[in-house]
Amino acid sequence: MNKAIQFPANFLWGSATSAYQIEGSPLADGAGASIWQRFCAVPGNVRDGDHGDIACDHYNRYKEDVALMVKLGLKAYRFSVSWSRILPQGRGAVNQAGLDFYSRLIDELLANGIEPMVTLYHWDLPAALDDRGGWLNPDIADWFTDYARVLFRAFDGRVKSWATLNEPWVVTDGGYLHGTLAPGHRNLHEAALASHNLMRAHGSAVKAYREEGKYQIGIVVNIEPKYPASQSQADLDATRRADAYMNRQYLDPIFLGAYPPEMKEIFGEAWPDWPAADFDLIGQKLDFVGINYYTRSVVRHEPAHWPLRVAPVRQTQATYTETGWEVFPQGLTDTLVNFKQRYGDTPLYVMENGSAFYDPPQAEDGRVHDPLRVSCLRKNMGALHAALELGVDLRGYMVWSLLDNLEWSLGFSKRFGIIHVNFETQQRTLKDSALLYADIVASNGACL
Ligand SMILES: OC[C@@H]1[C@@H](O)[C@H](O)[C@@H](O)c2[nH]c(CCc3ccccc3)c[n+]21
Repeated sequence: MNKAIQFPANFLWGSATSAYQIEGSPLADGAGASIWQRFCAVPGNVRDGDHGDIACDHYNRYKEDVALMVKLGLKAYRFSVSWSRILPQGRGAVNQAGLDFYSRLIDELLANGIEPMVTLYHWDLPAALDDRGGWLNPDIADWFTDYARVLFRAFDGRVKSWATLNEPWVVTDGGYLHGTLAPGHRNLHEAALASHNLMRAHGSAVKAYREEGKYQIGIVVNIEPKYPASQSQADLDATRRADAYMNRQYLDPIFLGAYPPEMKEIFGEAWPDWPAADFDLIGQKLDFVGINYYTRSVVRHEPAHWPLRVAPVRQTQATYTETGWEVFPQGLTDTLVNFKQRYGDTPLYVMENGSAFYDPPQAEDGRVHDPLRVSCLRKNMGALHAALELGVDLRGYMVWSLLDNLEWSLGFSKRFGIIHVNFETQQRTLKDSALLYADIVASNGACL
């Protein structure tokens, strides 16, 4: 019998979503368009022509969704604010109706004892700013900071946990290098510039928070630990490049004052010597770091794969999710311990962790049975606890996601929710994974 798992007394159990993936009503009440509306409107960009015009209709159903969080006993809810609801042109005039929506949501959460955790940017850049170059325009650090100040002044105090960016790696790799995500660019030079401007914007907003805010601010990064397919020097070098590109690229400049040396190796002349002053800005002290963990990758050297020269090696004995990610809970423990070893004891939250599996529609008993997601959740709880036992200062866990939602360019084809959404009727149904998560929260892990 395994020793009963106990998490720290005030461990923060919650769930996570993002604006464009769940809200719908993207242009309601004066909101401006985002790059994701534009991207979805271009045939071929999103599977089945799916888009966020309705999604989970959370903009209208947020009270029902908060009631579901209460039903599950959640202590926190991580969500993002749509920049173009607040500033329809991305800068300048504030849209009070946009602020009012998030004010209502925040008050509904607080009235139900749920801590709001706000992400300022989760990929839905105002289209009007993209028209001015978006993340390629160095002015975006100021645009982002002005937007952040509007939110800090409106909500700080009711909101006590802020994250500047969600996953700058994905914004850069998907939006500017491979073109798989909005704004759909494929340019190595642009990828380097966008990535650096994202980090400048992050630092500038944190600096502003120190003038405006009284609580906590951090960043959320996706970490995918890399393991060499063999001990050959070529594979070891490939692993180092992959880890630098996807993981260390974003945390090194914050905590160590410089990008990994591998960036030049990967980007070549597309990676300039950035101005030293930028690192003073990027290196603002953080109150926490959010880690999004889904999977690991085992990598080998592959000269043909530009620009990283790395290829993933499928693990024959492993379970893979519908998004092609290996179920590897040990990678969650390794990720959290590796952070502590490399960057020290900044408090951590797992801000996203979850899995997409095919969920059969409602069974005769009216339930949605998702045994594979239940199994993943259990294993990941064990991985969290192992990291705590190894001394990681882990403060909380947000399951991705509260609801089935728009999985970006994969449309509605991939379901990550612990709550099933029927997108025809908008009916919500708790999956077995939601019932398990409710037990985990209620028992603080003792039920595992
Ligand atoms: O794919 C599931 C979720 C998305 O729905 C979230 O919006 C996003 O924050 C998020 N990040 C990751 C891991 C990073 C990643 C994203 C997309 C593709 C490959 C890796 C997984 N997820």
